[in-house]
Amino acid sequence: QSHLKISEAEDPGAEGGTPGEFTFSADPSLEDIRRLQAEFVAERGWGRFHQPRKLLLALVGEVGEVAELFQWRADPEARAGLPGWAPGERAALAEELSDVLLYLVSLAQQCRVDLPRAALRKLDQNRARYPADRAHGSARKYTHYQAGPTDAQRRDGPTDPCCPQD
Ligand SMILES: Nc1ccn([C@H]2C[C@H](O)[C@@H](COP(=O)(O)OP(=O)(O)OP(=O)(O)O)O2)c(=O)n1
Repeated sequence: QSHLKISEAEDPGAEGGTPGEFTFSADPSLEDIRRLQAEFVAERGWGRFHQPRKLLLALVGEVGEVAELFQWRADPEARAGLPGWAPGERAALAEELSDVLLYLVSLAQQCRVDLPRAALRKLDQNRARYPADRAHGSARKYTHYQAGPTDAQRRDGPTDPCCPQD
């Protein structure tokens, strides 16, 4: 089982399996990737090209390249594990997703966003916004799960006349 996970992580062409079975490798960390990418950029004197807005454009361009791999396929609703994808297609996807990650990490660095911590904080926020017991099996927006009006609000009506409660 663990051998399967390692070979999947190392070989972008390997079968993906079901989501529950798949894990990333424990390393490198996001900080390792940030540092290696920063070294790659510095060694080439490319820092002058990596202003936040240019990195954002590069990131969006690479997201477009990921989309290209999915568009017009006969199986547009590709299932987890991407059954039916050839090894070369899987390898291309791994490359494009990596481009997205590298530009995202560069952008976060240039914007001084500590991305791993920010992502954990965002997960906390998501948990609070989407209580598992209420959001289970539902795709509705978090505003749907927010607490309803208090008794006082129900009695007195909305405090801001411009924004009636629904
Ligand atoms: N100024 C640059 C140029 C490239 N890269 C790095 C980040 C990406 O991982 C990759 C992007 O390289 P390309 O622009 O050559 O794009 P692709 O790798 O997607 O090649 P192609 O457009 O042929 O698919 O190289 C970078 O950090 N900064």
